[in-house]
Amino acid sequence: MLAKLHGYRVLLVAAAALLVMVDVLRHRAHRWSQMLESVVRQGTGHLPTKIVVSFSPGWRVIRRARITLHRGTVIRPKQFEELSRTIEAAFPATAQSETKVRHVAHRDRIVITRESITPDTRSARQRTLQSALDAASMFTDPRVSMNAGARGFQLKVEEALASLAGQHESGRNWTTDWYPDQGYLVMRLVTAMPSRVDHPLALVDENLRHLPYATGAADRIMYWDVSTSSNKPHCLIVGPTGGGKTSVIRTLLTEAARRGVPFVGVDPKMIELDGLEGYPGCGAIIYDALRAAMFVRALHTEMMARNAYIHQMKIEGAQLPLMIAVLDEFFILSGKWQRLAKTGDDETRAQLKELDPLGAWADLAVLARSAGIRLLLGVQRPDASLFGGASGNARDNFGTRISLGNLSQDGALMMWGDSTVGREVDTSVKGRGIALGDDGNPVDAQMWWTPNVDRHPNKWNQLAEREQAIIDGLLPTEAPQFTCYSRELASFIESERALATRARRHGRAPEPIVIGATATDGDTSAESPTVNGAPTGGDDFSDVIPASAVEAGQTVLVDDDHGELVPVTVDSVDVRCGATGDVVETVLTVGAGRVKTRITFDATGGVVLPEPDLVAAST
Ligand SMILES: Nc1ncnc2c1ncn2[C@@H]1O[C@H](COP(=O)(O)OP(=O)(O)OP(=O)(O)O)[C@@H](O)[C@H]1O
Repeated sequence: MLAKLHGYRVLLVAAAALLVMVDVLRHRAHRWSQMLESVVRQGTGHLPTKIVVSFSPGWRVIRRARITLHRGTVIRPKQFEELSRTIEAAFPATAQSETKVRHVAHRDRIVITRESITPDTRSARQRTLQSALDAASMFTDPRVSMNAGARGFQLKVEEALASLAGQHESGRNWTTDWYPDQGYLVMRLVTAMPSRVDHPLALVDENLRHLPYATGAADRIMYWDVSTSSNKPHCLIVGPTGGGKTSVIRTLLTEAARRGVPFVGVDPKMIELDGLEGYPGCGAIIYDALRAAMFVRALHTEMMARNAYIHQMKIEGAQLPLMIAVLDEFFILSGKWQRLAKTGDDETRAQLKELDPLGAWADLAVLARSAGIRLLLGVQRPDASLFGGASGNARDNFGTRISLGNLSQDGALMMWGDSTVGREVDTSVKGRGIALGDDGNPVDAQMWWTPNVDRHPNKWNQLAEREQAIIDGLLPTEAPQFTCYSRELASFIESERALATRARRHGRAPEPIVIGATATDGDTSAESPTVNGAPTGGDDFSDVIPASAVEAGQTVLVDDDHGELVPVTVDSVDVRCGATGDVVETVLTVGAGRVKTRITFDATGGVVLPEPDLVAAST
């Protein structure tokens, strides 16, 4: 018998060892369940009804245990927190695993599990963002807080997130897209906005109805859609002097020319668009205010003729060739019209009354689109009274909007419907501004640089070779044709061209007069363009602002008894508003000492501002 058992000795030893082992583990499980019982009792004041430490319990740490409590046992959060902390401390975490304690209240159970730790592969940046978001109470319900967010709030959040995320190694910038409906936002890296973009020679947009003019972040190209289907057919550019407005206009017009779209320009300052005279596709550039009024009226007639043509021929407006009419420095122009209507000779006044350029312009802004006429309006600042007043709801029709430099709060609201957009543009970067994306949202953009295309040696020789190459490269191989549907516009353009040719032949600029050396130096007769820098007969003013925007102490130009503009200091401003808050009338009190004059302006009345050097001289 013994010999038989001896034969199985290896097996028996193994079985004995196994039994010992099982017993040790059972002992361990028993000890742990005792330990858990006392911990639960001490921590919660309740005695568990049953504790099951699952087999095998683990060698040094528990694998799984279930503690059943009496029905309806209540454990307060604080008690549970302490309890789980004690259990977790008894079975400390290793690099691979950790102990988790859960209270399954509806089943009166506490469940302990040992879980392997999934390695945290998130970057330091992700962890920083996560912990910032965890700490931020505003995102506890993203849908509510994101929807509540006005653009200003969103910008603040974007700024904070971008600064938490820090500079990215690639040199690209963070941008944030909001999806309030889904309750999340996406942070993306985009190519930083360039600080200068030379007008590219290649057609960056093959669509002949898209006139590109700027590059936004992520190499996004901004364009003015001049197609008839576009709901943003007319373009408004706002920019202070020196802000780069003229360059944007040159970009758009050279792009128009290379796409076969001709244009006519009005430039009351005589220095902005003059270089485009004679450029392929340029019908004319008009400088004189009265001629500009004739042009706007002729354009109105052209619009009517085009509409009649569309009607008779039973064609679509899109089938007519496009043309662009540019009115740069619109407020200066309308200021000149207002002055002429007041101080011009009888014939001029009668002519202006009949031409009614502001009325014609208001009609054009609303109706020109379907006739294939596109308007490009340049102003130094957006202004409600001029846009909403005599020229109708012009602004709403200028769906494509561009702003350069910084806007005032009111200006931002008028341009972008948001008082925070366009307020912090980096003005140290030339050509930096806000442009409208094709999705209708305003974005930061770098306007392309298009040098003056003037071939006159005085201009041309000042350009760098690179700039000359841009102009050469942009020149269309074929000049766009100018098609007029009205005799009025055709003959106006012909006469304007004839005038320009004559002016070029005879020269129109008087020689400058140097003042300040000796009294006999130079001629100071009535033809002098300036006297001590002050404008005389020529309307050399720098800007026109609505009378309601004038501030006390400001120097403005007013007509004296002889129809000449003289600088005066405004003493007080009295703006009267109607029930809707619109300006009805403005009274300016001007003059020094006891002799004061009150000048009344109607809702759209503009005040002429002197050139900056004159302001300095008069203060
Ligand atoms: N997009 C641009 N990129 C680089 N430089 C620019 C850009 N736009 C303008 N500049 C620089 O700023 C100067 C002024 O530009 P520009 O003449 O177009 O201003 P403006 O707004 O038309 O001023 P004003 O209304 O008085 O004519 C230019 O001579 C040029 O050096």
